[in-house]
Amino acid sequence: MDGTFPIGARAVDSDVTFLAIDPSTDAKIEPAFAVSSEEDVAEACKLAEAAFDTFRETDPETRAKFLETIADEIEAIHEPLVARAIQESGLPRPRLEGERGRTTGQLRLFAKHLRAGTWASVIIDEAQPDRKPAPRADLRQRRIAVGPVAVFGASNFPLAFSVAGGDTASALAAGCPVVVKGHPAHPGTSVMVGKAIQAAVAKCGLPEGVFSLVQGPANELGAALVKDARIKAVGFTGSRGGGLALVALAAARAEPIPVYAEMSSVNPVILFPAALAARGEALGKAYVGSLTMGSGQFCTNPGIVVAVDGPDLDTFVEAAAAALGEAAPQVMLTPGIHASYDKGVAALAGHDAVETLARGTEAEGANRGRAALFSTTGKAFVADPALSHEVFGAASIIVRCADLAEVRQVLEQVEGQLTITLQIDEGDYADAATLVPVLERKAGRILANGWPTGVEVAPAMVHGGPFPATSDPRTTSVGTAAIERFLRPVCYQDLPDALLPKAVKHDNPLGLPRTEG
Ligand SMILES: NC(=O)C1=CN([C@@H]2O[C@H](COP(=O)(O)OP(=O)(O)OC[C@H]3O[C@@H](n4cnc5c(N)ncnc54)[C@H](O)[C@@H]3O)[C@@H](O)[C@H]2O)C=CC1
Ligand SMILES: O=C(O)CCC(=O)C(=O)O
Repeated sequence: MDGTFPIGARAVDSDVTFLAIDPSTDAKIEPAFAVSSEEDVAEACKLAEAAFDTFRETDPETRAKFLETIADEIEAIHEPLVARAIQESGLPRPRLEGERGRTTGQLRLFAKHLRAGTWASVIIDEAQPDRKPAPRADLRQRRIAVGPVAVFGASNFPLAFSVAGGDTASALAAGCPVVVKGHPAHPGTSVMVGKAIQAAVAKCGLPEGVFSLVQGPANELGAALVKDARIKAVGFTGSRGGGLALVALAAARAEPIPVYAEMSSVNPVILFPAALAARGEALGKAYVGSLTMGSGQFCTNPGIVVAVDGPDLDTFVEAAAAALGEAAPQVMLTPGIHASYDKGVAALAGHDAVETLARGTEAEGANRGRAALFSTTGKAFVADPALSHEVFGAASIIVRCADLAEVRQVLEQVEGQLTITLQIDEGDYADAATLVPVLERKAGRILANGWPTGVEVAPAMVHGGPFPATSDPRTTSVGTAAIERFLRPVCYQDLPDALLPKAVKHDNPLGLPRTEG
């Protein structure tokens, strides 16, 4: 691997470089990677703009084959890619093997979606020349790509939410050229995937500006990308502060643009009485499994458990505390993420109204995250909004409520969420039904008798939700519906067939499904 990064068809080098850090040892890892300059950002955006009109009008089949070629190119480097991602993220091999599969599976799912054609949302309202009192014009609607998209790779999914992750796959599927700002924690992984996409662009004979990658440790680089007038939308997964900074930058542009930022979520789990009575112990163990997976570094991590207090909740708490007490510390993604986790845990541990129930085992070594389990009362939780803020990592708080009304108060208190989980048995359905309207207001996904971590990549998935889970609750960043973020409708009124794009021509040459008005 060399230290260059792909801008269009070129491999760009620089005298200014940075190194990745192996979080398991804090050691720097070779090779040094070129730091992108603001000129590189401008060049990537210029090429993206130049590619836009050609790329967005490629047939769906061409883009489907392109996405499949990217998947093939990534599969071809599977072993070195996974090895590098392990070094740069500290995540274990099975997790990264799975994530590689999810990444290529996602690209292929978008290829299938492109071929199905529903994404173009073609609506034809035929002319009604004889309509009284006035004739109706011929109206034809389709959706086109919004323009070049900036994508910010996430630290916690170096493959599936990074350079060729969901945001890139959905933007390319829509016909938008993409400029990725790689996450500085995994530059080698980013460059390998970036070059795989670059190779796919060349193999498919597409304009070079369809894809570029810029990277470096400074936030200013990402800011320059968002401020570039040629960028028309932004996809981001990361911290609340980072997401909000990008939203502010995008809103302050001469031409404001949408930012689809997935930020922070504590994913409440509600334990209902019948479920608790039937399987409190098993639930306690399963909860700790979901909480500690990947050192808790999931935005879907169950950070809050809410239940009515009583002996059945005690059973759950005892089982959870015992399981968590045996949880081995795991390497966290970066020294910064580890430090911020320790700070968040210390703040909870030092809170007057919070009891520390258990900590995971201690271990030697850099950046090890020690799991933490806390409890508080419904009253204390409602009194202090800070208790409902995300601590990114394997920390969670159990909220003991006096009754169902207090459970409702707690849920009303929490901010917008990616997920809310119900542990319910049949005897709980009546109580749960009264809460459903609250849950719908609060979350993008409501699930029963499962755990929120591990998002299925599927057409019906919603990985989104009200602020601060995301900056725009109308969409999803996972699943085929994610393409909608990067499309906009255009209506063609009375245009002669010769001028109409293929998607809405009278004889429907692309065979796209149509709604007739
Ligand atoms: N909820 C979630 O899904 C996730 C939350 N996090 C949270 O984020 C914290 C830091 O982790 P990171 O992954 O590094 O997230 P981050 O938000 O600090 O950085 C993500 C990306 O955004 C860029 N960025 C951040 N602030 C910016 C600004 N003001 N202007 C321009 N670009 C900016 C960074 O350079 C990086 O490329 C974690 O401790 C955790 O609290 C991290 C990953 C996922
Ligand atoms: O749980 C998952 O599979 C996805 C989580 C996620 O989107 C994130 O942590 O950023």
